[in-house]
Amino acid sequence: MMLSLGSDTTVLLYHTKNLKFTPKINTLNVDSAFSRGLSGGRLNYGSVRLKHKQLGAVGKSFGTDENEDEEKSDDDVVNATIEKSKKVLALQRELIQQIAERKKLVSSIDSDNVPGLEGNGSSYESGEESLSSGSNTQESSSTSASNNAVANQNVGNVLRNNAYSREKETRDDSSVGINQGFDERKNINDAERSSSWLHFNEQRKNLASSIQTSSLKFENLQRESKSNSKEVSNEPDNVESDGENPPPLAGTNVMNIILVAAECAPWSKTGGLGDVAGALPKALARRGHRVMVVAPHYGDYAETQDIGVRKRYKVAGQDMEVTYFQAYIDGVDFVFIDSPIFRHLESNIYGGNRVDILRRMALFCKAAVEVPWHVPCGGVCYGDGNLVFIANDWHTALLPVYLKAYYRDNGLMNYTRSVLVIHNIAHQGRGPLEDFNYVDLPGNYVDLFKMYDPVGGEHFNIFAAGLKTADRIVTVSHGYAWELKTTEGGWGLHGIINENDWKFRGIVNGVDTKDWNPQFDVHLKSDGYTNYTLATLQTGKRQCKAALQKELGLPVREDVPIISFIGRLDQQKGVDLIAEAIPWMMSHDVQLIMLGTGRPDLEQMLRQFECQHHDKIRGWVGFSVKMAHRITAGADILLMPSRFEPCGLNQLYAMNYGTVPVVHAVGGLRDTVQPFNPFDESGVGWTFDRAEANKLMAALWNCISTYREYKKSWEGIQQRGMSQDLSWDNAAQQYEEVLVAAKYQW
Ligand SMILES: Nc1ncnc2c1ncn2[C@@H]1O[C@H](COP(=O)(O)OP(=O)(O)O[C@H]2O[C@H](CO)[C@@H](O)[C@H](O)[C@H]2O)[C@@H](O)[C@H]1O
Repeated sequence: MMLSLGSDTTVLLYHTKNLKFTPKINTLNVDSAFSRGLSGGRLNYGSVRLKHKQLGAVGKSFGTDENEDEEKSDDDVVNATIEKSKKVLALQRELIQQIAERKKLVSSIDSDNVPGLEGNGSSYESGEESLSSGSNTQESSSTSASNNAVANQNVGNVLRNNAYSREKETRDDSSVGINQGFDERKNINDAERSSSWLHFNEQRKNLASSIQTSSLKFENLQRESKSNSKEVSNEPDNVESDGENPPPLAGTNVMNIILVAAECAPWSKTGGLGDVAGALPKALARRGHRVMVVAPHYGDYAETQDIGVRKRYKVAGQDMEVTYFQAYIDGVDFVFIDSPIFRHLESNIYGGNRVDILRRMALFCKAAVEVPWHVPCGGVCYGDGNLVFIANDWHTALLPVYLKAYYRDNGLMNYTRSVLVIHNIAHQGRGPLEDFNYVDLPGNYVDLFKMYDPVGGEHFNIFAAGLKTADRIVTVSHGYAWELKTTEGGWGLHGIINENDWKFRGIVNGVDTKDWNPQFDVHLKSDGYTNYTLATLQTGKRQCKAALQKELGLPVREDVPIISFIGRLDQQKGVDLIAEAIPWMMSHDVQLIMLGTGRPDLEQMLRQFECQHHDKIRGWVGFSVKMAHRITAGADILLMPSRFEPCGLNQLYAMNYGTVPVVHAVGGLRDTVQPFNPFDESGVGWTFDRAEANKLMAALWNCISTYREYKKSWEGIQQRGMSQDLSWDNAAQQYEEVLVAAKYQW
């Protein structure tokens, strides 16, 4: 629908009905649109940005003759919008001043009593520089009114949800305190809610005393929260708190975000998904969003506490109880869903047969959707207003489907959106059509899951249903976004991805610069390893290299290049190409260290190579985070001959540690490794254009020659790699754009 917002602004909204993208162009009265909770009656900065994007998207998909007039008027609209944007930017500045004044008022409340509040100040960075100066009091107060409306809507939703939950079942002791807190919160003066960010802090402050008296559990949570915020303040890139919280970088886009994933580092990790689930939420929280991660509770995690809430869900006719464990770390609420079917799977989280996994994921998604209703974090449930779920890969692709089928189709969670992230399309949750019986959905939903391909015939496909139902789709690099639309790269889902191109976008992953940082890496503090920085790169890396050689029993030699590989041993990662190249490698003076688990035949191959070339090769079969860090620090070169690679994190980690990547130019590897150019001394590594052993050898040969003969060039490559900003902050900003787009999508 096209909404006409006053005289000079327009917003396009996508109308998704019956799961099909059917853009309709209508004009609507702004008040009626906003009364449905879009933005509280006033166009804000986020809406303006949304409009540009959506105009672009529609222009691309529907740019036929009949749209010519519309294009012309689009120009007008764009110009008008630019003018409007300038005004809005000026208004933002005014708003920030108002927020600062209100913060003074808020800070008069003792923040020591507020679980989780202490970390906020040190986590936020100032966004003021990006705002242009100027003011317009009248409009500014309107913008503020808009934010108040959003905040009010949130309060309403939280209260409504809480009431809903109370109706559904009796809460434990801690819930009683929380309900009291809600009553207190009703008394918050509307005038004090100048943004949802401020409102969120207020919620926590106003509830603090009731939480403390009602539950010892929350006292523990608070202590943990305090110690974690101390930890956070040790981070080098943290902004010092001056006693006042700076405004959130996200500005008025601040949202409630719940990332849902089958694994989350450091508690559970089999690969890159775990890293992303552990790191992206922290970067989103640094921008000022209220962020939660929901993952299964596979083992006993020292940091988490049982919050005493119990719920029951039916999966394939079987009644299952779940409980919730919680921790607040680095500004993020981590919630783990506990059930007997998740327990003791920490080293085999995708173990069991197809139906076992399906039942686990169905239960996980059903429980995860309701976490914002049932799990009080810092004493306050997130509620379902201004909320976006970020689901990841097929394991949680049922979440967008449940959100629609159980809730939105029934008038619930109307302001909740879902984004589905594709980390790896090769795993889709496929099975026979009868698997539909395990997901407990109305019969008319079966078509969403039905897929046909020449190999498997007609089958059930969970990823397909999630992609169709999610409000937005993201994948983890631009290169992979392109590949997913091709027959070769889409693995049968390219048709669905192409049909949904309008809601699809690539965002390159980042690096957790606290975890993967040679300056602070905890795994480099013993056994002869050392921390190092760009300034101490050469000496630090030399020491780590010697420590690595010593630890693995290889000859300790500074002049021999160490080539490394870390990753799953499977077809995707191209381990067989390395195997093909090993005789050639062994004819040169190199050392090769490989760390991985996966296919038994490839594991056996690693062991065999180590036996055959004991003075040159180490093949470590196993999953060792410590060794992954130490190899990344001590090696000179990282090989990634992946056949496909949605993003790839190891090459990013390598570059952060001054280790030079040699990669197959595919997916995210092509996006992130700019090839070395000796003529202008640019680039950060080597790439080869086909997943073939001879291509790999050619690139590796150039790399090794540079290492041996052009030391200055080599050091330049290392330094450029290390100097890049590979942090999650950039990606988090782009995710925010997607989340805002989803929020305003109707
Ligand atoms: N044996 C071992 N011991 C210790 N650590 C090990 C290990 N094997 C792998 N790891 C670690 O697991 C992670 C692997 O991440 P990747 O991004 O390279 O691959 P993965 O294919 O799992 O992820 C998918 O999702 C991510 C995240 O989006 C995408 O980057 C990627 O392209 C996509 O295939 C790294 O942190 C690595 O160090």
